Amino acid sequence: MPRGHVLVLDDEPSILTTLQKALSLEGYTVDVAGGVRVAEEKLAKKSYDIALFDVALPDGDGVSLLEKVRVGGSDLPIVMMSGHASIDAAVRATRLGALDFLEKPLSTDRLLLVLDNTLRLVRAEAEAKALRAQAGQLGELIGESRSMVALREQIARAAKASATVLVTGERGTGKELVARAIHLAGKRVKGPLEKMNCAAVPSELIESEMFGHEAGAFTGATKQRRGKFERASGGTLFLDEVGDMPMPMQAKLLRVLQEREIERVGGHETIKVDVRVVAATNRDLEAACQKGEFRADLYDRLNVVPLALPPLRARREDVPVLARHFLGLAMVANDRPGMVLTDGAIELLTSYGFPGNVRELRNLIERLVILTPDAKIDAEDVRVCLGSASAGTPTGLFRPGTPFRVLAEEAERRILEEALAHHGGAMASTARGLGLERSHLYKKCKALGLRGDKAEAEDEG
Ligand SMILES: Nc1ncnc2c1ncn2[C@@H]1O[C@H](COP(=O)(O)OP(=O)(O)OP(=O)(O)O)[C@@H](O)[C@H]1O
Repeated sequence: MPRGHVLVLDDEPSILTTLQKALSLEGYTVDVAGGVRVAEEKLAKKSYDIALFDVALPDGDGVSLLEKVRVGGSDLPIVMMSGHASIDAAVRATRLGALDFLEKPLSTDRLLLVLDNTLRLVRAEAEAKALRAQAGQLGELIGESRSMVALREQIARAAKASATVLVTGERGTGKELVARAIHLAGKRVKGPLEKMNCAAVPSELIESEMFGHEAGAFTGATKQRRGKFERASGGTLFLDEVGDMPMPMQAKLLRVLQEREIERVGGHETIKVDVRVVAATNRDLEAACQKGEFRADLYDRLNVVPLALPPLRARREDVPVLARHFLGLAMVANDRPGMVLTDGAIELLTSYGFPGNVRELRNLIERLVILTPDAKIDAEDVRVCLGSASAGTPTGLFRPGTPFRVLAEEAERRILEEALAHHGGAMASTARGLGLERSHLYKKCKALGLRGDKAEAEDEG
């Protein structure tokens, strides 16, 4: 692995040659530019880890280029070097966020030290930022039901290996939390955790998002860009909503999982990637395979370690502990200490179906903390909040970027599940209740991977 990509801008060929040699020997990949224009072209095409700018150049000056880079929104680490820089230039460069100002003639040892320290600092900051973001979202996987206890054990076991994991469960059951837990509990914790939502990326961009692209690979690809697989190298790639990945991409994903190497779009170089994949979906992938909407060979590749998250209504005993956990978080976030949920409130929450699962419970508690005037949240407050939630316009079904087909299927599944539960699983009365032909209901249930428990008994009768 190269230590970093460096761009050196200087108009003296002897300096460029010396620096290129010295830095390459230390493991850096070095590009050189003899003037501002060439440097700008290189910066536009490639991503660098650090740049060295001379101040006085024949076609401009390094400090103005530094300013241009900053105005363009880039926080590329830049070190200035100069033989006869004015104090003014040094002050301006420092204000613009130059990391150091080196006097010429350069001491190679000092330069290497500055580069090494700078890259170390930048990487440590990026890592700390990523960890902070992860920790903020991580929380803990709360729940003492048998299924949650078993799940935590499975996660601990899965985290030790590097095999691909497929997390399944309805929306809001905690699939992303599980993916994070696997990453954080495993040996890849020091590596990155990258997430990609396969349903949210337009199908024409999904390949470049996964594998990256070279400059000029397609209209709009002005700069080389690394894809999710490359960025996740050494760490974990979380492929959310993998069941909604378009067919042509499924073939490409399968190949990467088999070969463990990628090619950027528009590129010819084969790049090895060392990535652990954790995929998640709320679709019944077996049913999707049968319908020809998902490749069975990819399903087998992903499903090496399957982790199934039960819906919250199937582990109601977790509701009180989750509710109290979210209450604690919401009190801190909304600066409302001392709030409590009465026994009646907990009882009502536990009996509710939560079609939106843990996410719905979390949002409901947050609303209760904001809207309840007293410190005590009782059953009536919960009832009012549940009522207003279902009467309000947002259904919780819409998710930006998710195709209509996927959302409509989810809505149908929820309606049928609730209707079947209401009619005790009996297909005939469910069909009657919904005003559907029984055969139509059968077909729908089969397509959505649902089963009415009393179907056979009723059919026979
Ligand atoms: N067991 C749990 N303990 C604590 N918090 C949880 C638990 N399960 C889910 N949550 C919280 O519920 C919310 C939804 O979880 P998450 O985003 O992981 O669900 P998901 O299954 O990935 O949803 P989707 O399918 O809609 O992407 C998050 O805020 C998460 O922190």
